[in-house]
Amino acid sequence: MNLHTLLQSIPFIKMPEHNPEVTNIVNNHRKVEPGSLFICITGHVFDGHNFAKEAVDHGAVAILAERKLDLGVPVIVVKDTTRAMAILADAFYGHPTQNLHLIGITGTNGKTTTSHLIEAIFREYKKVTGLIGTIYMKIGDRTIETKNTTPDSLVLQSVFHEMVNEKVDTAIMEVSSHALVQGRVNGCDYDVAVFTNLTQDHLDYHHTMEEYRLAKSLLFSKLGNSYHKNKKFAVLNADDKATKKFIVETSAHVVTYGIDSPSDFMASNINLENGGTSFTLHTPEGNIDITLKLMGRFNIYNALASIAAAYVSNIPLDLIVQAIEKATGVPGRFESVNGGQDFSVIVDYAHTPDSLENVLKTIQQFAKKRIFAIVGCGGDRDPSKRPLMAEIACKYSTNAIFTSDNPRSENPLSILADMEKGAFGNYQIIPDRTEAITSAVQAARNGDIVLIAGKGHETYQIIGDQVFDFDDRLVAVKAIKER
Ligand SMILES: CC(=O)N[C@H]1[C@@H](OP(=O)(O)OP(=O)(O)OC[C@H]2O[C@@H](n3ccc(=O)[nH]c3=O)[C@H](O)[C@@H]2O)O[C@H](CO)[C@@H](O)[C@@H]1O[C@H](C)C(=O)N[C@@H](C)C(=O)N[C@H](CCC(=O)O)C(=O)O
Ligand SMILES: Nc1ncnc2c1ncn2[C@@H]1O[C@H](COP(=O)(O)OP(=O)(O)OP(=O)(O)O)[C@@H](O)[C@H]1O
Ligand SMILES: N[C@H](CCC[C@H](N)C(=O)O)C(=O)O
Ligand SMILES: [Mg+2]
Repeated sequence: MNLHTLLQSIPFIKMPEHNPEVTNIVNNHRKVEPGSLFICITGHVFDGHNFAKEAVDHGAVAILAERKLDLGVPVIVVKDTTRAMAILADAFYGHPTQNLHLIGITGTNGKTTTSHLIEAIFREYKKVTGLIGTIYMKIGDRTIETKNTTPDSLVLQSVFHEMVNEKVDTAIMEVSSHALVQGRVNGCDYDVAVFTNLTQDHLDYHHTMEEYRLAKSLLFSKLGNSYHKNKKFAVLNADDKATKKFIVETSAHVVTYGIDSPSDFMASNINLENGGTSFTLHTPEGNIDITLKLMGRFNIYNALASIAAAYVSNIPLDLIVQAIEKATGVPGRFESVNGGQDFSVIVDYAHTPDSLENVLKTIQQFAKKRIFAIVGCGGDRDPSKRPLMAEIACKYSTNAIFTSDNPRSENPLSILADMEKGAFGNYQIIPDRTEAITSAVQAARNGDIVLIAGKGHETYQIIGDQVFDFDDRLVAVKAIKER
């Protein structure tokens, strides 16, 4: 696509004299190739304008910037390059989301789990699916590595473009609050927007719970304001108090789910068993008894959200039920680790107060003996959740062990000191994560449960700016074998 055609998508722009062919768009100078349009982003850490010269040296044929630069190639100046990037990415890749049934999921906890459940339902319906989220991006069965839960607009639109080329009809994606605020999803034409829940996290970034809620609300307020063509649906959790505000903020059709509050998709007669969960599902078409392979009351919410999202997407209810009953767990979420031991070891991605409480309460329901809870908190992330998570670990376990998660640029001991402010009773501090896991595995006896929380599917640990190989599941198995 030539530069002038590409720039037509941005109103009132001053067209440069030269009109080179643009072969790709990048915002990292390391990805520049001959023919690239390089977009200078003023970021949280770096100023992309500082890499513009290097970009030209590597073959960039044009620059999009927030200030004038003299580089010998066309430099187009706009007020906000991040905003312009989403518009250009959508145009460059041919508005791919208009050719996809797009489902976005937002909320503090349960996005990855819910996205996998929705994927499982659509696959049962013989649809070709795409998935974008914390663990990976997927096109059909092919997985692609990802850095962020919701990638930037350039990566997103290029992946959607690949999805369209590979005949994907439904794309399911996690939409983080950071992505909504940073406009990473501008240009995404959602058909269904799902809300899981809103509890404390990310206050380092959003500052207050109301600001955090407003970030989440953008998924619903941007759902579109026309009833003319395709129907748009907001699928909302009736048991969460944010839902009342989201209903006001969206003009889409609203469908609710819940356990306690009257809703369109409701669960009653809940039976939480070890190894599964059963409940009666109330739907607009009548009641159905359901048995899930997933454990815990919180997974009923994830299942209800998925059922509702599939239902408004016109998938027959009997098929939805068939798929949801078959669905197994997601990597790193309540994942059992088996090294032949006579006690349970569970790896879970709980890294917020609410998720930790949920997972520990679920474990308490089945625990016959002691519960070891290995818990840490990430560095460079909301410090106010640290004492809360420690308090929850002490409250719902018999043996709390505080350790490091991803310390990042922070001193692990100061993170642990923050946690200790909420701790009480019988707890230990073992900063080295391998030692913490090994110590719990060595102390555990027949019938005990060891929960290793916080890192789930992660296969690394970030200490300083170094990334080390680290997988809770492998460390636990090794410790079990060495017992
Ligand atoms: C604080 C934050 O959200 N940062 C995100 C933001 O980065 P940024 O725009 O500030 O980038 P920057 O690193 O300052 O660089 C500025 C520009 O210089 C360019 N650059 C930089 C260095 C260089 O050598 N050359 C170069 O060209 C960069 O490519 C960029 O264009 O935009 C980037 C692209 O979208 C993100 O990858 C990055 O996420 C960072 C890595 C991050 O850790 N974010 C977390 C907080 C996050 O977003 N998490 C949510 C999930 C949260 C949840 O719900 O649990 C997520 O969606 O992942
Ligand atoms: N609906 C839910 N409500 C509360 N807690 C949940 C729910 N679903 C899952 N959890 C807990 O939260 C953890 C993370 O779940 P999941 O990965 O599905 O959430 P997420 O929203 O994708 O998280 P992230 O924002 O880090 O990507 C799980 O390991 C479990 O402990
Ligand atoms: N998406 C979350 C993941 C947290 C995972 C936890 N292991 C940590 O590093 O804090 C975040 O960026 O806050
Ligand atoms: Mg996730």
